[in-house]
Amino acid sequence: MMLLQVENIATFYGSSQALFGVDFFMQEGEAVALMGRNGMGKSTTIKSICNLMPPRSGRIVFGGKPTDRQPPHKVARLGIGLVPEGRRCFPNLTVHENLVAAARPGQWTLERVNDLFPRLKERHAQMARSLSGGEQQMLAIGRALMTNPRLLILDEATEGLAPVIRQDIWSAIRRLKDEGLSILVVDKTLSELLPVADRCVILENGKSAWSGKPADLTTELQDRFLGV
Ligand SMILES: Nc1ncnc2c1ncn2[C@@H]1O[C@H](COP(=O)(O)OP(=O)(O)OP(=O)(O)O)[C@@H](O)[C@H]1O
Repeated sequence: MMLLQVENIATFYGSSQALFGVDFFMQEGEAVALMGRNGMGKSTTIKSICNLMPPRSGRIVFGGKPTDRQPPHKVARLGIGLVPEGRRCFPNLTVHENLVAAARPGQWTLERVNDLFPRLKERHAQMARSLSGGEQQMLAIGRALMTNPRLLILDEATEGLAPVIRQDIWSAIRRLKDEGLSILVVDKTLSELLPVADRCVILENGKSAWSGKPADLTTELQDRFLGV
């Protein structure tokens, strides 16, 4: 079943155009890697999907419903759980308070989030601001899961984290995928990203440039679009 359709969107920051025609789709249960070099439009695409930066033209349809003219909190309520770049948790709330703040009924409960990230359970009474960067990232993911989303979006979830913490986060992402959650993920670590992805969508200069299975992403294509 179709979950998300991003149809030829153009998005601007004031008068400066960032997206010039981003076009891709996601089926329910798919993990899609949104890729491209720095500044190619990945974060802007994510902000457009959540209507934090509404596209000026084109269309986004989520779960069969166009998301235009809906404020971001309404889009979230349609079932999009965003873990934004820079993991914004409420610094002066405890881990527990952060997790329950946006909770909605469903299969994701405090118990399951604690099981996914035991470190959060150990620190449930601690203020979010006192957590390490990796723990804050786990909290941001846990908080998004507590909204019981149909689609989880991860924007650079492992950036700048210690290798051991990155491994914990990747194994959580793999577990979520195996459980059938739809995931849109932006990450620079191809060696971790590609095995998780069912499909890749590559952006270049604010446009969709290539889409296909990770196995078809040859080193030539990686050179051309990702500069690796
Ligand atoms: N707040 C902003 N105001 C103006 N232009 C912006 C703003 N944020 C991003 N842009 C521009 O929009 C374009 C796309 O940026 P975006 O952050 O979406 O790229 P990205 O692929 O996510 O990059 P990165 O991998 O570096 O995070 C870039 O040209 C960038 O300079």
